[in-house]
Amino acid sequence: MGVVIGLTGSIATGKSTISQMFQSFDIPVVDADIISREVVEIGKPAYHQIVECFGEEILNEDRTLNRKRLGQVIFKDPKKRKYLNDIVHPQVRIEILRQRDEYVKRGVKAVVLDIPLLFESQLAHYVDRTLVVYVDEETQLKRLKNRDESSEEEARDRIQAQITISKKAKMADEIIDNTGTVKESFQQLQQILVNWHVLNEPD
Ligand SMILES: CC(C)(COP(=O)(O)OP(=O)(O)OC[C@H]1O[C@@H](n2cnc3c(N)ncnc32)[C@H](O)[C@@H]1O)[C@@H](O)C(=O)NCCC(=O)NCCS
Ligand SMILES: Nc1ncnc2c1ncn2[C@@H]1O[C@H](COP(=O)(O)OP(=O)(O)OP(=O)(O)O)[C@@H](O)[C@H]1O
Repeated sequence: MGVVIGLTGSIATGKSTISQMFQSFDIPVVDADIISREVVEIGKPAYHQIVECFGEEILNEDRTLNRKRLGQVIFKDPKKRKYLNDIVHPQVRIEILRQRDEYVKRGVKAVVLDIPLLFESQLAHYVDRTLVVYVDEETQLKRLKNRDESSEEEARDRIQAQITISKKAKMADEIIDNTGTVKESFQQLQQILVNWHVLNEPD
């Protein structure tokens, strides 16, 4: 029976970086961020609900969602964030479970569900093991600002929309401390997967 691994962290702690490592071990990854982009494409039910709720001012000229603008609205305002979550999350959940079940049926040794809001949305019961990618909060803020070229305020709003990384670390079955180099994180991941009997001991 394949192991279902829930990969999470807080924004910009390094989930995507670790998710690529899983793929290098030929372990498939179901990515909630990719799915959450697909379910809001033009014509999809969630797209219409978002336009109805937030107005045409959150659209680009070509009528696709202006993600930056919608982000500026919802990361500042918990009530509006809940409106968006209530529209998008049910659709994302259905697709995550569909992909998970498909991989399990194929008989994979493990499948990863990469879900930023695994704990916030109480989805941990969908997985067998949880793995949190941790960095200290100062490093998190610095990496987020660098990657997104965002202001201090925008970055702090996004961080505050999630459970803090130190709390998530306490909720996890295992932690990767990604404050060091990518290579050090790779070695931690390899050891965890050996302990979980997903990988054989490296030569
Ligand atoms: C607000 C939106 C349009 C902003 O898009 P943008 O391209 O700027 O960001 P992106 O989607 O790449 O998300 C980046 C990160 O922000 C964090 N994040 C996104 N949505 C949320 C949310 N509702 N609450 C808390 N954190 C969130 C996650 O850590 C995510 O990895 C978009 O994030 C969105 O549609 N969010 C609602 C869906 C959602 O919750 N997605 C997260 C995984 S299911
Ligand atoms: N060990 C590391 N050392 C230095 N930089 C790193 C390390 N790991 C990740 N980064 C950088 O930090 C930033 C955030 O990493 P990444 O995009 O993997 O985070 P994430 O958790 O997937 O973010 P999100 O929550 O937005 O999906 C990226 O610019 C990435 O290149």
